[in-house]
Amino acid sequence: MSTAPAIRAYLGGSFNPVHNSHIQMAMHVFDCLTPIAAEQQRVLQVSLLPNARSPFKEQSLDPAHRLAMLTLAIQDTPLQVSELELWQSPPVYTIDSVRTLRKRYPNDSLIFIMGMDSARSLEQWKDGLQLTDYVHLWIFDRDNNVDYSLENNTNNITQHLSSQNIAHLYNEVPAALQGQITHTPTDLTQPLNELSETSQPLKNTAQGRIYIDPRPLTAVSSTQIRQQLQICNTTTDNQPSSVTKWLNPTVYRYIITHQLYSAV
Ligand SMILES: Nc1ncnc2c1ncn2[C@@H]1O[C@H](COP(=O)(O)OP(=O)(O)OP(=O)(O)O)[C@@H](O)[C@H]1O
Ligand SMILES: O=C(O)c1ccc[n+]([C@@H]2O[C@H](COP(=O)([O-])O)[C@@H](O)[C@H]2O)c1
Repeated sequence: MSTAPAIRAYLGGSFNPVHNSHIQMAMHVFDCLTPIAAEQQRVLQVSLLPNARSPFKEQSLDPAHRLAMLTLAIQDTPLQVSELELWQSPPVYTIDSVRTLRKRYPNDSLIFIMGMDSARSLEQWKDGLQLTDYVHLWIFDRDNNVDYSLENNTNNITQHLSSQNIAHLYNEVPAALQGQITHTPTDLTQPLNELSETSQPLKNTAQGRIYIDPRPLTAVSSTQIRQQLQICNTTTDNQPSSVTKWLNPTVYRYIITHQLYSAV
């Protein structure tokens, strides 16, 4: 068994419901880190981390339903689901979770994954600027989302990715964190294993690094899916709605079977 520090990445979210962009983000991180983990003989774990309820949201769907949909969405993938936050009394704060994870895995490389809309709001999170005392951040652009259902999109996406200037994205991260931005995700796999000796025993002496990933993802949000499902319910048109292109088919079937989101 490998004794080298593991690499553990977590995509935090409400997953209400989990959609294709969530899986794309987690899978992209997994695919990027796989060769590094293999070369260094390190365990790699990429998990979806559903919150009991986001501090920014007033309500959420029953955690049991969200967990069931996540379990369906990750079948046939190497991804995992962490229930660390799911059964706590809401709101659950990310800073508390990353402290717990750092305590649990003092020597491992820990990465928290988020979209740029979340990153922009970090100053409003509880101790949001302190997250990088415990974890690295992997941030995906959200304004660059594309419609993956369009024909010939592969070439367009590749061209788009190579031609765009991503420097403007750096300014979207809170100013206090911009000095921690790195251009390579490999930096996020450096174990931060020099623990502080005195005042903050969980805290690493090194600051986490921040990687901004310009990769376009599917243009979708859970809000959009909930809205579309509600429209389907309130119209006589009972055709399978456009949401099917954003959801794993088993998740869509689960939503229909359990009549979720009909009264959102
Ligand atoms: N299409 C997307 N592109 C980039 N990041 C995304 C995308 N969808 C979700 N994320 C990110 O994934 C994380 C978890 O998202 P969350 O579960 O809140 O989904 P959401 O689609 O933003 O939901 P809602 O519309 O209910 O707010 C957040 O950090 C969010 O920024
Ligand atoms: O800790 C906070 O103060 C905080 C405030 C807003 C959001 N978050 C986390 O950010 C992730 C995405 O949240 P949301 O609101 O998009 O569902 C999820 O893991 C939340 O727990 C965390």
